[in-house]
Amino acid sequence: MIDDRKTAPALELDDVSVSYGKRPAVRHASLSVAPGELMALVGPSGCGKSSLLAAINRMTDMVPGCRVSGDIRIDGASVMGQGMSLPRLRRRVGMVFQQPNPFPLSIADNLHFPLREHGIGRRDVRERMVERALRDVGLWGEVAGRLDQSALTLSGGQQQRLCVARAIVLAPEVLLLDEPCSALDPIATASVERLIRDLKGRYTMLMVTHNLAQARRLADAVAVCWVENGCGCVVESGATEHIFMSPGHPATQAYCRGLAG
Ligand SMILES: Nc1ncnc2c1ncn2[C@@H]1O[C@H](COP(=O)(O)OP(=O)(O)OP(=O)(O)O)[C@@H](O)[C@H]1O
Repeated sequence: MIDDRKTAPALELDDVSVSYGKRPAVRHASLSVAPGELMALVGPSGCGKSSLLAAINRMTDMVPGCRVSGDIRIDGASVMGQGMSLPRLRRRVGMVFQQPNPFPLSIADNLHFPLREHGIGRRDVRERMVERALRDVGLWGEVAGRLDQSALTLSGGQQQRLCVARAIVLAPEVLLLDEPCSALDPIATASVERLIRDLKGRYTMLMVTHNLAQARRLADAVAVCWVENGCGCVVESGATEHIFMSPGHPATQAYCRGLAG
């Protein structure tokens, strides 16, 4: 594996394996993301990209028979460690999914809800945090006059930006993005890509994408997953231009040139 970046990582996967029952899905995956960096996780369908994301915020705990081994660290702290309760982990790691999934609540309550869940009781404090998150995703100007309306009245792109606002309202360190644009039309995709670019430097991000052009446009670094012997693995990771211009692994060469995968 090639990894030529030098900064101490904010997110590290160290020899991570994921299995469902007796079936291994990912074996011995390692990667590291520097603080404020966006890493794209690319590779063909079924190579374990979503399983790796789910292991980072321990959504895998909720899948019967799913086992995760190895270590995953955020700022040096193991997500599997004693000191990392699930609420603490959820506060440190935000997640955005492929399909915009706002709660069937008002626009404002989509953000008040996680804040209340994490014990922020004072309404005036919450309102300031809600406004800041909506400004951060560029939605404030579009929704300030209708915060009480249902989030489901927003367009697809607006819903996805609201979901990003919900993911960052608690100021997490890490943001996981699972194909955040793949259910959006080109205009909404452009607005979400602009937003992701704006968030770079402020959040450490790991984004699954099937869109190699998007990975090249947005990501500082790329990790390539592949299926070997029926099981997913990370074959190579490094700076984006290095991966696209001088890939070291034959699978990366074939995938990035559109010859396989
Ligand atoms: N809940 C589950 N139960 C059993 N097997 C699962 C489960 N989730 C994923 N798998 C299996 O784990 C392997 C990796 O799946 P995963 O969804 O992580 O890959 P992926 O690279 O994200 O795929 P895609 O790009 O199609 O979303 C696949 O063989 C899949 O069938």
